[in-house]
Amino acid sequence: MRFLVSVPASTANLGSGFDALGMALGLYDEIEVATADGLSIVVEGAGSGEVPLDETHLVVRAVRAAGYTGGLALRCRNVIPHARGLGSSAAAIVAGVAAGFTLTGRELDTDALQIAAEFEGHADNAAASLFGGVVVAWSEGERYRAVRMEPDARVRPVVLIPSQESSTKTTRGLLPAEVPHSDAAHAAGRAALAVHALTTDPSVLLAATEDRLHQNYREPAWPDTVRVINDLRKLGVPACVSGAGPTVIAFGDLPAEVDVHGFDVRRLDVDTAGVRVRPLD
Ligand SMILES: Nc1ncnc2c1ncn2[C@@H]1O[C@H](COP(=O)(O)OP(=O)(O)O)[C@@H](O)[C@H]1O
Ligand SMILES: N[C@@H](CCOP(=O)(O)O)C(=O)O
Repeated sequence: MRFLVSVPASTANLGSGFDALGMALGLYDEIEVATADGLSIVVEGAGSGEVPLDETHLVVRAVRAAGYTGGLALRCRNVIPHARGLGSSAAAIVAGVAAGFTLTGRELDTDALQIAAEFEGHADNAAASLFGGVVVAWSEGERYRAVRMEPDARVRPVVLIPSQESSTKTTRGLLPAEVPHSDAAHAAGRAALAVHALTTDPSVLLAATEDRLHQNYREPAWPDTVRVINDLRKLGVPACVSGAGPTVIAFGDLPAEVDVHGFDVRRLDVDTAGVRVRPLD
């Protein structure tokens, strides 16, 4: 059996929708999967020479979590940069779960989200990579859930990716155990508004992407990211940190006067399909 898994990157939080709001982006890792004797892994692109090439490889761990125990040959063509806040780990996990389901003859169902989200402890990126579009993810007890919404066609994301890496685990460690009630109330309103902005009325994205819940606490890990976000926002451009950073996600056109030196600026589509599996002969 041989097939190709194509999985989109994602941006999580989108301001104050911390651990809840996500959106899939048109930047794709591709993994060629074949049944084989033993385990072989080839990695091209992001993470080549860095990620393990054995059972501890994230894609393989997700394939195993999805129930496939047999031999495997993987060729990973990684385009999503690692540790930049574009959901590379969730994409790898979703690709592995999709491969595992395919190898065991299962349709992708709600268990796929559960298995994928358990790896990270939150489902925002995983739901976006799995379903595409805009997602709201949450948990009920131990069960992860998500709803998918259609993005408004006028949502035009642009990502500014610095060369510096930042681990999600590390910057989650910078967050306080508690926040003031006023900031929590602000976050609730802005996160709700962000759903409306992304699906119905992008003209309110500037207010919708304003954040008091996590960006300032994480600023010591990526001061240049916060500087660019503030410069863009002062000029009326909606901008916030993508996921746990350090990538900036902005919307619309970028004014020439903002200094984006050191950032790789890329305009991306919103992906609306989510993970895809295609048979190879
Ligand atoms: N395609 C992949 N294959 C194997 N491991 C991966 C892959 N993508 C990400 N990872 C692992 O996840 C780490 C990045 O995860 P994380 O800090 O959550 O950042 P990101 O925002 O990119 O998801 C990488 O350093 C690597 O260990
Ligand atoms: N809600 C999470 C999102 C992490 O996204 P990533 O792409 O940086 O892994 C968080 O903010 O920690």
